[in-house]
Amino acid sequence: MSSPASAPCGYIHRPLDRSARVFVAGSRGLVGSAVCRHLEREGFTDVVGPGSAQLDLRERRAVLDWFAATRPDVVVLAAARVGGIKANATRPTEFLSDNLRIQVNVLDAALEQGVEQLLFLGSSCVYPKFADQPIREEALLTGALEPTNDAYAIAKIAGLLHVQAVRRQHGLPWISAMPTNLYGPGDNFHPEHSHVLASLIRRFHEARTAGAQRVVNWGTGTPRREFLHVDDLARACLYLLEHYDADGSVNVGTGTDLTIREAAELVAEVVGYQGAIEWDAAQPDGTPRKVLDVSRITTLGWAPCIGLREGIAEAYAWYVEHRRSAAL
Ligand SMILES: NC(=O)C1=CN([C@@H]2O[C@H](COP(=O)(O)OP(=O)(O)OC[C@H]3O[C@@H](n4cnc5c(N)ncnc54)[C@H](OP(=O)(O)O)[C@@H]3O)[C@@H](O)[C@H]2O)C=CC1
Ligand SMILES: C[C@H]1O[C@H](OP(=O)(O)OP(=O)(O)OC[C@H]2O[C@@H](n3cnc4c(=O)[nH]c(N)nc43)[C@H](O)[C@@H]2O)[C@@H](O)[C@@H](O)C1=O
Repeated sequence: MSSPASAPCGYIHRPLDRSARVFVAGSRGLVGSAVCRHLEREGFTDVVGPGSAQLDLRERRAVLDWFAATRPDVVVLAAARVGGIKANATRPTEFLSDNLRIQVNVLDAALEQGVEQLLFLGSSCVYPKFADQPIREEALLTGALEPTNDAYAIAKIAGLLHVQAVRRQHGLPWISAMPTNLYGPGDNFHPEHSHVLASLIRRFHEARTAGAQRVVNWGTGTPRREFLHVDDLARACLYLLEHYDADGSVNVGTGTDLTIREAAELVAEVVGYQGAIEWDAAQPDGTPRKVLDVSRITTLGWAPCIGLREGIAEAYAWYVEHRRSAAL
């Protein structure tokens, strides 16, 4: 990445010590596993990331004790209850309660241990349903949320404000990023709870292998979405930890979007499905559009590099290889 010509707001150059102990919360998930892969490629030698079976981040005492015993130098908070539109719309209690508890426990424990650097991952769903497009970071809290994921969004907004509160009150250089819709190896391919690209990959693969002549997707296909490969996000996470220190969150995306119908046609082409593609308008569409304004991270000197077609092909290859073992 080239360093920006004139140092933009929040720009710093603070390379991380490759021997620093980095806690990747959510290390087994889509984002966490990509962050761990990237840190390993970058030469980090002390990356720790217990899964939820070893450390349930909803359990406050266990989290405080783990931090006191492990004393990480850096934390990437990529642990959360996460799911697509139907999971969010049908389980708002868990999406609010689990995520608030995970965030409060990890952030409180990190403060108690004086963790110097922390990156909190929010989501593009924090922005108002009808925010001006592309969505700037300043649009936060300027309008009503999308009802299908308002519980999750409120939890994420609470996390963002928690990070800002620690910055103001304790002066720690913690930061927040707002990623757009993600996809890639290690995604959740559950037929009901997954995000759209993963769900389409599974649906078209199963249809092709079964010789089906039609598939039915959710909604009208008309909403627009922006998709960022998770390996690009992982690079952005380290880049922000080493080049950004300011109160404001940073959108992370491609700055381009397409309709769900266009995405479905692209997935069908990659998977090799040639039957009919139909739409069930009784299923929720969600936000009509949420493409991010990525000028802040672009000015900081970062840009994505994995194209959508190439990325979907890689995600599909991972799904085919892992679909049996991971009981996807
Ligand atoms: N996927 C997307 O499109 C987007 C994701 N994000 C954000 O990125 C982050 C990661 O999401 P993603 O990787 O997609 O999600 P995944 O569901 O793939 O991974 C979530 C991770 O969180 C861990 N986790 C969940 N609950 C607990 C718990 N109680 N205790 C400990 N660990 C827990 C899981 O651990 P285990 O596997 O061990 O159970 C898992 O590793 C989240 O903050 C999400 O909001 C933001 C924008 C878009
Ligand atoms: C990242 C962001 O992701 C979530 O928001 P979302 O972008 O609306 O979520 P989604 O990826 O599940 O759906 C995108 C669109 O796709 C259409 N769609 C068609 N067919 C399928 C389908 O088979 N599965 C899914 N999930 N959607 C489908 C669906 O009707 C909708 O129009 C937040 O909950 C929250 O998790 C969040 O932060």
